[in-house]
Amino acid sequence: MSRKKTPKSKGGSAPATSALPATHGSRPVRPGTARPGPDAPPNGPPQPGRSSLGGGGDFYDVAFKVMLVGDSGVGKTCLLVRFKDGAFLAGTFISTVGIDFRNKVLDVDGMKVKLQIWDTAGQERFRSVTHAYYRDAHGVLTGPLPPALLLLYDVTNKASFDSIQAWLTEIQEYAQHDVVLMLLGNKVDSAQERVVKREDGEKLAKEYGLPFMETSAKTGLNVDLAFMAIAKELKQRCMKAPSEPRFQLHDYVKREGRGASCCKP
Ligand SMILES: Nc1nc2c(ncn2[C@@H]2O[C@H](COP(=O)(O)OP(=O)(O)OP(=O)(O)O)[C@@H](O)[C@H]2O)c(=O)[nH]1
Ligand SMILES: [Mg+2]
Repeated sequence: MSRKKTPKSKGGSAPATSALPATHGSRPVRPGTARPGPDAPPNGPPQPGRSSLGGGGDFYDVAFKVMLVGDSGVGKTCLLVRFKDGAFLAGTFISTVGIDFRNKVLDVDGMKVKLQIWDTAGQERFRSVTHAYYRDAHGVLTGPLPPALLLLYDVTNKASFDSIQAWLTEIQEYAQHDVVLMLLGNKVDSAQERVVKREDGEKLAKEYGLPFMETSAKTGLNVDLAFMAIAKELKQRCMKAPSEPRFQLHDYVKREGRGASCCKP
């Protein structure tokens, strides 16, 4: 796996992963970082008034990890860049090598929640790297909660949908049994090329008891919502007061999610 110095993950500029593309075979690849570096927050309870070590004034109360997984090309990196920078990485597909991460602080019900989002490589040859991160095997980010998972397929690629079952088996094997997990069908802006119906995604999600949404990294449809839903669930799991009603992740994404037919994110 290649390593490179990752630019500060907080800026609004080009994504860390877009610089210095290397070449593996005929497909360009996007080098990832193998370790979180000094910007990595611990998962854990609130640390009021704490600022991120990356500098620049990103204050947060609590930090969580989220991992993006799914076949190569489903749009994991684009989803992250859309969420972090509000931009779409059009043009040449640059496949991620190894793993990379970026941070974003969200306001969740009056609390600053920092998400450290790990962008994994979908290519099979990097799978062992991903396995190690499901349980934070590197031990860099110790805390009460394992990384939450956003599992993506591409609605224009049936094979990526068919892989979901294998991904779930892998998650079962390597991740914590009560991991926060959401299924996302990405690229719904490509209506002409769609081969996986929304109902198929819903059916699969229901079968496995997963919250489900369709997204588009290109238009931004449901992207912020997916991360917000995960942040709310993690926050609740970490610090819910006994008197507080339980956050209903399934209901939240069903209620707030927007349909692909709508042209605005
Ligand atoms: N139309 C459309 N294209 C997308 C969308 N998301 C990603 N793409 C395109 O799909 C290709 C793959 O996107 P990536 O985000 O690099 O895919 P990835 O899942 O990170 O792939 P790996 O790094 O190899 O695991 C790129 O050419 C993107 O421009 C989307 O929502 N809509
Ligand atoms: Mg990628």
